Amino acid sequence: MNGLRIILASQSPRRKQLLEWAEITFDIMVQSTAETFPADMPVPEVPVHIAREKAIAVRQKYESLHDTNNIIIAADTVVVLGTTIIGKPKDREDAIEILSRLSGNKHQVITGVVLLKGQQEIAFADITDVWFHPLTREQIAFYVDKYQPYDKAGAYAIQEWIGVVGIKSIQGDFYNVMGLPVSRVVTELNKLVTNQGK
Ligand SMILES: Cc1cn([C@H]2C[C@H](O)[C@@H](COP(=O)(O)OP(=O)(O)OP(=O)(O)O)O2)c(=O)[nH]c1=O
Repeated sequence: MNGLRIILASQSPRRKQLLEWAEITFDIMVQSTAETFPADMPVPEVPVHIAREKAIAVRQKYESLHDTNNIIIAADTVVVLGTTIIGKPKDREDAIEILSRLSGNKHQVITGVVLLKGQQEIAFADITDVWFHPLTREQIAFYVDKYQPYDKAGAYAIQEWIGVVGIKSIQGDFYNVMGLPVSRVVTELNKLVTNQGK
């Protein structure tokens, strides 16, 4: 992109695949973070806060990323049921319990995205509403045992069997649920490229 180097600050294979599908050329650089947030932080701000931590951690780790020829992209996806943030399941029992709560209900998937270029920052959150069909205990146990969704926020992946048979409808960006609202990311990247040098 016009001599700019794009860095994806994520170890998520889904985010890598989504940026590849968008025909973006990029490198991956990662630094783990605590992924913590203040207890009183409003829920929609949480994934942006965590994404910012991921982006800054990578920028701090690699000195060369401070200059304005680099754009760092980081993201964080959370599932929100009512006012409760549901992260990744701790174990099998937790995954089954989470999916039992999502079954037959609507929840939100919020992905926070932060792009850093020198001192410039673009940060936003994208929200997708997801409605699950009622799921049987057998369906939930089958999914958890076969697909092991322990690295997925909300204990499921929309791009897997449970999304194919268990999701009634969504409102918003499908790819946002997978972990990155790619079309918005491309729009924001283009803005940073247009502002090059600033
Ligand atoms: C809800 C949902 C989540 N997910 C994934 C997207 C994210 O990878 C993951 C949420 O965890 P995140 O903490 O957002 O990301 P990550 O730990 O996988 O990667 P990194 O922090 O290095 O960027 O859940 C799906 O793949 N499909 C889905 O339907």
